[in-house]
Amino acid sequence: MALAAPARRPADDDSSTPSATPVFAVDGLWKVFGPGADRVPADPELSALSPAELRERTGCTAAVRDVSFDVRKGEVFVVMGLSGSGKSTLVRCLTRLVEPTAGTVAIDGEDVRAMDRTRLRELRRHRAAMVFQHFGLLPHRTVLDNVAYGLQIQGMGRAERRERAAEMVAKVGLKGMEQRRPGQLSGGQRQRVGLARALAVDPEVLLFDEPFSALDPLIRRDMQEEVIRLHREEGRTMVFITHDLQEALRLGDRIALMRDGRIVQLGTPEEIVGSPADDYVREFVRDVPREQVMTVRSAMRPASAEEAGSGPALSPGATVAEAIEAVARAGAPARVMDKGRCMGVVDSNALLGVVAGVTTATRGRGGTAPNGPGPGAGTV
Ligand SMILES: Nc1ncnc2c1ncn2[C@@H]1O[C@H](COP(=O)(O)OP(=O)(O)OP(=O)(O)O)[C@@H](O)[C@H]1O
Repeated sequence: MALAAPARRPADDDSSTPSATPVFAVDGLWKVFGPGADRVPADPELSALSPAELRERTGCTAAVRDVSFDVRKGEVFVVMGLSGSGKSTLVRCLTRLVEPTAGTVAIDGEDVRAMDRTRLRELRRHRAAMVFQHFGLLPHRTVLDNVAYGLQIQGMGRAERRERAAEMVAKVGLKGMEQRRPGQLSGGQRQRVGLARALAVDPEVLLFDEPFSALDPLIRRDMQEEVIRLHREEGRTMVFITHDLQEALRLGDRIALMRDGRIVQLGTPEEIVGSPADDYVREFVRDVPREQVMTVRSAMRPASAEEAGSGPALSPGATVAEAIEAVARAGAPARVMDKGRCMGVVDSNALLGVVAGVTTATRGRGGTAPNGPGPGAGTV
């Protein structure tokens, strides 16, 4: 798998710092489709059945099974999993586009399941806007009018909404195309219109449902860059569904990996690749070029006094690939520097160990175990 060096955002280095109030807080969430769905989460025997057994016994499909997680303010939270693992159902439960069967969902501490219709409409229009795979553009309206549409629904005056829409069209790189109709745009451009329309309402959180899966790989890459750029500029909270591991690793501050309706691991890309929670996750990430995801933190050992004073300097967020280049050029270990302080060093042996997926317990000179997360870190 070719995983181009991700254009990581500055916020990444802080991604392990929990934010005080999560944007979304999800606890014990279930969505069961089928007859008598309500009894499944409450029944220990039924809720313990495998998906196939449950279907056979009850005719029900448990699309989301006892899922709990927080989406932190300002992060890109990726929900990843194979087709049918429950990603879309889970994200639709956040705004009750799909009605949860059991559990709680809160946005900024407010109980989503207790919202009445007016409050829900407000939630979907103002607070959590969705960007869909199939754009949902109005074919007879211009780009500008499509982007302004959400604002029109909100009751904003014509002049003001056209001004705001023009601003968003420019923001997503479509300046000059305001008067075109969707049919006169490429797939990637249409997706940009969808993005601009969601951004125009200035939602607290953007929800993306596999928005780029219909795009060809180069345009898809472009759109990923666009999302990274927008996130870097605005720090907006994003929840992003994908079945594509490469996309998840490029975009996600944290990734929830789903299987059969459950989250099998939740963690940073580095945690998921470096410490897979089980064999399923290990198999999933097997072909990932580890050096492009793992950071020098996972290869670092304490520095001797001599090492602390010389050698190339790297930031703690530098990838192992970057460190390999620095060490190869210098012919000496590289220092990991944070705010002028030497946190430790990485040498060629440790870097090779990361690439090979070999966890070295203790490395020479009184070194300690690598600072990577322990087995199962970030699991839920
Ligand atoms: N309305 C429904 N009625 C019955 N079963 C459903 C319904 N919607 C989804 N399911 C089932 O729930 C499970 C999870 O579906 P979901 O669409 O959430 O998965 P997904 O991971 O988003 O898949 P994909 O990547 O293919 O979109 C699947 O087994 C699906 O068949």
